[in-house]
Amino acid sequence: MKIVLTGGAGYIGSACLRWLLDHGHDPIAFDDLSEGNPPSVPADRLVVGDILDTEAMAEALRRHRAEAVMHFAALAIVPDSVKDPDNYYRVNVLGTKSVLDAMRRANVPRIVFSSTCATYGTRAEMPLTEQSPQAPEHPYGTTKLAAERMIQDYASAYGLGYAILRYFNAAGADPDGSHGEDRRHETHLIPLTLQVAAGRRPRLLIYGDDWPTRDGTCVRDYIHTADLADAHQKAVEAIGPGDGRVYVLGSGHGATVLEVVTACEEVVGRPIPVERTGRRPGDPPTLIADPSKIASELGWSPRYTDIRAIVETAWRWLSTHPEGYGPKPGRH
Ligand SMILES: NC(=O)c1ccc[n+]([C@@H]2O[C@H](COP(=O)([O-])OP(=O)(O)OC[C@H]3O[C@@H](n4cnc5c(N)ncnc54)[C@H](O)[C@@H]3O)[C@@H](O)[C@H]2O)c1
Ligand SMILES: O=c1ccn([C@@H]2O[C@H](COP(=O)(O)OP(=O)(O)O[C@H]3O[C@H](CO)[C@@H](O)[C@H](O)[C@H]3O)[C@@H](O)[C@H]2O)c(=O)[nH]1
Repeated sequence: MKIVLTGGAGYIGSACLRWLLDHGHDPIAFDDLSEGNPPSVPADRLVVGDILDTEAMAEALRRHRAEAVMHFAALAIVPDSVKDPDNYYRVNVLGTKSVLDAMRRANVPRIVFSSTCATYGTRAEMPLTEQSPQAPEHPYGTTKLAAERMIQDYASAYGLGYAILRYFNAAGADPDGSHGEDRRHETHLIPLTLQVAAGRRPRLLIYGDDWPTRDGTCVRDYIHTADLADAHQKAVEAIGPGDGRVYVLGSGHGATVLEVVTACEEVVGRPIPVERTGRRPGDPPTLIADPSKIASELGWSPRYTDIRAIVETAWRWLSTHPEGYGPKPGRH
C-alpha cells in the first residue's frame, strides 16, 4: 500500500516507516523536521513540509498516489502543553484538521491515528480498555481527544475509514541498534536513565516515591516501537471503506520507575545514580493497557513483554550512537 506518514521522521513514525518498507509497503514521510531526524529514514522517502499547509500536504498525497495516511505528527510533551497550549491546539487540533482536509482533496480513503492513553486521565480503573472513560487532565491529552473526535466526525460525514491507536509508553530501538530515540530535549524515562549510565548526565531524578503503587514509584506500560509498527501495519491493512476502529495499544504489563532503573542497571552492568524528588505535575500513578481487543480482532500480540529486553535495544542504540543522528537541521 502507498502510505504517507505525517511525522514520519520522528521516533515512532520513522520506526513504522522502516517496518512498512521491510514488510512490502511503499511509505513516505511528510515531516517539518521540527523534531524529526532525516537520517532516520531513506532520503528519497522524506518530504519536508508542515501539516498545517493543507495544499502542500494534499500535493504530497497526490504525488505519492497515497492510499492511506498514518498521522503521527504532533507535539507530545505533557508539561510543555500546560505552558504553551496555543502551540498544542495549533499543531495537534488544527494540524489534524488540515491533514483530514488534505486527504479529502486528494481522495485518500483511510487514516491510522496516533492517539494516547493520556486521553484517559487519572481516575479510570486499570487496566484501560477502549471503553474506559476518557477525561484528559492536560492540554496534550485534550488535543489528542479532540483529534480523535474530529476523525470520527469526518469519517461519519465523508465516509473515511479509520483506526485510532491509543498507545502507552513507546520505548526501545531497532533490535540491530541502527536507529533509535534522539530528541532535541529528552524527557522520557528510559533514554534519560541510559544517558546517566553513559555518563552524559549526573543522575536520574525520580519523580515521586510516595505513589500508591508496589514500590511507591509510577507504573507505566512500555511498548516497543517494533510492536507499535506491527500494530500499524495490521491496522492499515484491516481498514475497509467506511470502517472505524479504536484500539488501546500497550503490552499489558506495567513496570515501576524503580524497576525500569534496575533493568537499565542490569543491562549496562553498573549502578546508576538516582535522586528521589517530588511528584511531577500531571503524572497518573499507574497506566496499564488491556490489549485484548486488538489481539482478538487483528491478531496482534507484543513480542517485547520484558522491560529488560526493551532496554537492551535502547542501550544498543545509545551506546553505539553517542551523538544520536548528529546535528539537528531546521529546528524552531
Ligand atoms: N512517545 C510516546 O510514548 C507516545 C505515546 C503515545 C502517543 N504518542 C504519539 O505518537 C506520535 C509520535 O510521537 P513520537 O514520540 O514519535 O514524537 P516525535 O516528536 O519524535 O515525532 C513527531 C514528529 O512530528 C513532526 N512534526 C511536528 N509538528 C509537525 C508539523 N506541523 N508538520 C509536520 N511534521 C511535524 C516532528 O518533526 C517529529 O518528527 C505523536 O502523535 C504522539 O502524540 C507518543
Ligand atoms: O526523569 C524522569 C523522567 C520520567 N520519570 C517518570 O517516569 C514515568 C514515565 O515518564 P515519561 O517517560 O516522561 O512518559 P510519560 O509521562 O508517561 O508520557 C509518555 O507516554 C504517554 C503515554 O503514556 C505519551 O502520551 C506521552 O507522549 C509520552 O511522553 C513517569 O512516572 C515519570 O514521572 C522520572 O521519574 N524521571
